[in-house]
Amino acid sequence: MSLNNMNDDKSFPSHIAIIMDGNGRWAKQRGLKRTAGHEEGAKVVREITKFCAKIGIKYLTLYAFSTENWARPKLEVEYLMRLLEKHLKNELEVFLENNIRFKAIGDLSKFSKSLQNTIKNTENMTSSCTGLTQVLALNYGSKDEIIRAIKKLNEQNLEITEENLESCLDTAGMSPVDLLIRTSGEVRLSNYLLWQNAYAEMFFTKTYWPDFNIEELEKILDDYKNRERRFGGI
Ligand SMILES: CC(C)=CCC/C(C)=C/CC/C(C)=C/COP(=O)(O)OP(=O)(O)O
Ligand SMILES: C=C(C)CCOP(=O)(O)OP(=O)(O)O
Ligand SMILES: [Mg+2]
Repeated sequence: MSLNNMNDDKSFPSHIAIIMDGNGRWAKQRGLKRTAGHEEGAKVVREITKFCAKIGIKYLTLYAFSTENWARPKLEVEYLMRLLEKHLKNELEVFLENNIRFKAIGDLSKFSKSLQNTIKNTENMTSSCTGLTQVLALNYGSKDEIIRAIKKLNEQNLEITEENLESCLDTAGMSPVDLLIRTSGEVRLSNYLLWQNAYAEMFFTKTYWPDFNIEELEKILDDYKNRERRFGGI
């Protein structure tokens, strides 16, 4: 893979989105608690993020907690919240070393003040980084995002156009998803970036997220190169 001019290269995605699924099953397979799968998954987040930064990807949007995930047992939700906060604090150094900007999407108001502050602080501290933007989807649901965007349109008395709606989405200013990857064998979107994935190329792998690695991502990027994106044309 050449590192030159990747951002202008149509055979190379600018925006990769990943549904990081299968942590629980990975752990169960090993006789471990589900939370051990999340812990291992966080390590893969770091590895994949650094690789995407290195090869010149612009946006890496990772599904870390959905609006539906509150339905999980309280202990698992609490564990995930603690892991997120710990992870963000640990990652700050990695972000700064690798020129990575951090951004969160989703309705953050449902999180503890402490987690909200950590998220804001990480966004602020990395705001002048110009390489990859790592976007974490936190308490994110596409339906919720679209409803919040429509409310903003209304409040600002804006005409309902694609451009105006996009400017009110959490992903305002970002390019649409070029490549969507879901791990764990499930073949569904689970309320993830429904608008932004309108013309994404999709790739589903049976690998559980904690087993996902750079080699597999490289194979997916090779497959992406051979996709013919027509966007409705011929
Ligand atoms: C950024 C960060 C610190 C991330 C933490 C680790 C991580 C990858 C969290 C995603 C949480 C989640 C609901 C994963 C899906 O696996 P699942 O629990 O649905 O697994 P299953 O489908 O096998 O049950
Ligand atoms: C990866 C995240 C954060 C959400 C999607 O995975 P889920 O495991 O919650 O999705 P479903 O199988 O319930 O559709
Ligand atoms: Mg799952």
